[in-house]
Amino acid sequence: MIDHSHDPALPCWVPGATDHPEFPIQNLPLGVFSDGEGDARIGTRIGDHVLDLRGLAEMGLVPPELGSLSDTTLNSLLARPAADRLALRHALSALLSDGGQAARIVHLLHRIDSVTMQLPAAIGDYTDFYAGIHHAENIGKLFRPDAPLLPNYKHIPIGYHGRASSVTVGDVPVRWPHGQRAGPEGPSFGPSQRLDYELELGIWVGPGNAHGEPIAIDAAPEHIAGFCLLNDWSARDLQAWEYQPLGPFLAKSFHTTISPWIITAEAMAPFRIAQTPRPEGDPRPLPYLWSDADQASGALALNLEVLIETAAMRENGLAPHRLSVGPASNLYWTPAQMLAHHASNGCPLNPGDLLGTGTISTPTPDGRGSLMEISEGGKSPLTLPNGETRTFLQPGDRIIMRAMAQATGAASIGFGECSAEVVA
Ligand SMILES: O=C(O)/C=C/C(=O)CC(=O)CC(=O)O
Ligand SMILES: [Ca+2]
Ligand SMILES: [Mg+2]
Repeated sequence: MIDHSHDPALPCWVPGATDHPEFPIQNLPLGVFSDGEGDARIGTRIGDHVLDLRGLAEMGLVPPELGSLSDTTLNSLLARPAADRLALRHALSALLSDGGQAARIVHLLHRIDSVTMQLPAAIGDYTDFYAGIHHAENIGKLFRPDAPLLPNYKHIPIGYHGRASSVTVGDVPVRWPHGQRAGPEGPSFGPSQRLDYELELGIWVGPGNAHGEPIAIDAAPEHIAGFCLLNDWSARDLQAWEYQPLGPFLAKSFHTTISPWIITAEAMAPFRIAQTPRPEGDPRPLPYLWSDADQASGALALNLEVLIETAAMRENGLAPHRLSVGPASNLYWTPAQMLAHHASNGCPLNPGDLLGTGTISTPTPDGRGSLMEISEGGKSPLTLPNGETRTFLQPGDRIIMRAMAQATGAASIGFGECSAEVVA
């Protein structure tokens, strides 16, 4: 069967969807929405609308084995093989491109501004990696000037277990964390004085593995259902004091914001690129982390952007200011390497688990993925266009992350915003 779902010329009858900058018919992400009536429903985003997939399933318009479309989370759909998600994509693509279907299903479209997006899945476990090598070098210099990149970094995808309970979507305000930090007179407890964000990609786990059964690197793509944006809010003063020897703990577990849509692995197919070659002299990873196929097409052609909108900018009607821009190809490890490593000891990964890639920074100053890097540990304040300055975040600051997938010959698709405001 020829896959037309990526054809850049594919028409769509939904008003405003053709040439939509982020959600044209070639995207078809998965999410969960509520419209204030009844319980949450699974939907796809098309242009500035959400299409109710439960409604479609009830009308018998999607493959019957995808009965999980009536659930209030995507967990059971994520548990299904990638071929089932592809079948759903093809069904949606056919329905939304055939103008003859419009009258039948137009009542299942909701304007995006009339619904509230919810967490796409019940997240059982959330793990955060550290695969952005330029971030690891920049932040390592600030935390450990004598040993920025530890000797394990190029052999093992470093990660830590995060907290699934504090992951939110949408505009849930981030309440200012309190905690313990070091000081000249000894430790003290109070509001963080170095609140920061981290630009990351989220990886949504698909079927996963049984307890005790690792996932081989070449099987990893079957278990990666899709991607989102992830902001790992971080209290740097708490982190610097607490992180040794077991890694980040309360400095990051207070809140993590993600973008609401799962951009499926199938939608990302045209945007797979070769992994950036390892610099000459870097060690070749152990065989369980190495696959020629993964090196050839396991990375993502994604351009990432972070913006800030302060309370003063909002009051004066000023547009958000761009803090950084750069490609996701600055990840030292691919999503498949992270997933295969995570399961290599037999630890079960479950449908709807979330992996963070780690902060993605460019080697150049224009693409630093956190304020800790931009302000060089608080030493070089950033001046915003309205004259305000920042080293770390202030109450009322909103951080907005965006991602665009681009490739020649393909219609570009976006991830939608990962956006939230920090409040005192
Ligand atoms: O100790 C360090 O080098 C820094 C660790 C982190 O900030 C952990 C983290 O969240 C990693 C990341 O996002 O890249
Ligand atoms: Ca992080
Ligand atoms: Mg966090």
